[in-house]
Amino acid sequence: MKLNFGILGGGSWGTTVASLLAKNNNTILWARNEDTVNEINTRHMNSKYLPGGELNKNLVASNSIEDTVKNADVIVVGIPSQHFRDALKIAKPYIRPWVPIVSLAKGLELDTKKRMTQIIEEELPGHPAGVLTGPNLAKEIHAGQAAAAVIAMVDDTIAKQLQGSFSTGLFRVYTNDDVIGCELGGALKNILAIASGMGDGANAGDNTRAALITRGLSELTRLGKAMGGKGSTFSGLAGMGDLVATCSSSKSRNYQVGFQLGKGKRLEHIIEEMNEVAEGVKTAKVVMELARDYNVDMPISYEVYKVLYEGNTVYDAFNGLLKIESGSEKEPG
Ligand SMILES: NC(=O)C1=CN([C@@H]2O[C@H](COP(=O)(O)OP(=O)(O)OC[C@H]3O[C@@H](n4cnc5c(N)ncnc54)[C@H](O)[C@@H]3O)[C@@H](O)[C@H]2O)C=CC1
Ligand SMILES: O=C(CO)COP(=O)(O)O
Repeated sequence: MKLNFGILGGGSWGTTVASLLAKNNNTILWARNEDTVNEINTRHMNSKYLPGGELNKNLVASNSIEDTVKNADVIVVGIPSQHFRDALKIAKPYIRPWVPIVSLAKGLELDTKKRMTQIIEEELPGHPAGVLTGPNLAKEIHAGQAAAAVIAMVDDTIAKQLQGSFSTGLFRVYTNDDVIGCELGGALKNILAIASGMGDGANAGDNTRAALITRGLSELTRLGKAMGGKGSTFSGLAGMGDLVATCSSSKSRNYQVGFQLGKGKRLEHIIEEMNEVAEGVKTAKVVMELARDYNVDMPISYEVYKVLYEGNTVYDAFNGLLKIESGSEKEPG
């Protein structure tokens, strides 16, 4: 069934998802930048975030958040986590009752430590809240390469309907009812992608990367389960799938932050030169607090945190990890 979609956020992922949706649905994309809106409407491109390659010609962009959401059957939010709540507050007066709200963001709110669907529930109570996540590097999907994703909603009927709307031949969407686990998988893997990038930047080698990914999955799963996610989710697309993609791809912004740190560049300079968001930088702060709150050991994330915020070098992080006693793989840690 053809639905009306309103997408908030004209960055690389919001635009990519909007273009996918426009294939089978009436789709409006809200972007703040007027040049971006004009370029999408006239040249079917968003060259600031997705240089090269055309967007679906049916995609309409708008500067008006009211026009974007007022007739929408589904709202999709592709705004970075630290601004997600603000965007919902602006859109709220124009959103129809009971419309499902789907988050694309992979982070946690700094001040509250909350997931995006918790923010949706607070700002728009009564609206079904879900997340689209998985190993989905925007630039590959924009280039027409195949990928798989997960739509997680508590209500399976809505999840199945949205599965049909988001799916195209090359974008394969699975359903999941574990919203907490799916959201946490996407947020936590970004810190591990920074770790993996650091290792590669410092020429640590392929074995080190494999160890970081595997032990990273273990710590991500530990915290995710403590917070209410299901173990099986973390070995699926939203957990292991996304972890592998971002820890091994130079297209990942989080990996890139780590890679540049591994080359000895300072964090401020890396962020200054980046045109896009790397959620893991802020999520690392939140996750350190959550690890304390839930009494969960997260040694790799802690080493990343110390490089980002306590002046440690990548070599300090490497040595820090080597000093930790290796336990048994049978243990939950
Ligand atoms: N790019 C990717 O490959 C993927 C990104 N994601 C997630 O999607 C979310 C969005 O990321 P991207 O689109 O990649 O980021 P981006 O950095 O490419 O673009 C962010 C967009 O949000 C807009 N924005 C920022 N603050 C805003 C505000 N207060 N009000 C309105 N608009 C605002 C910016 O103008 C920009 O258009 C992030 O949480 C990211 O982790 C998830 C899957 C894949
Ligand atoms: O989440 C992503 C791919 O699934 C995108 O990762 P980055 O935000 O690190 O680019």
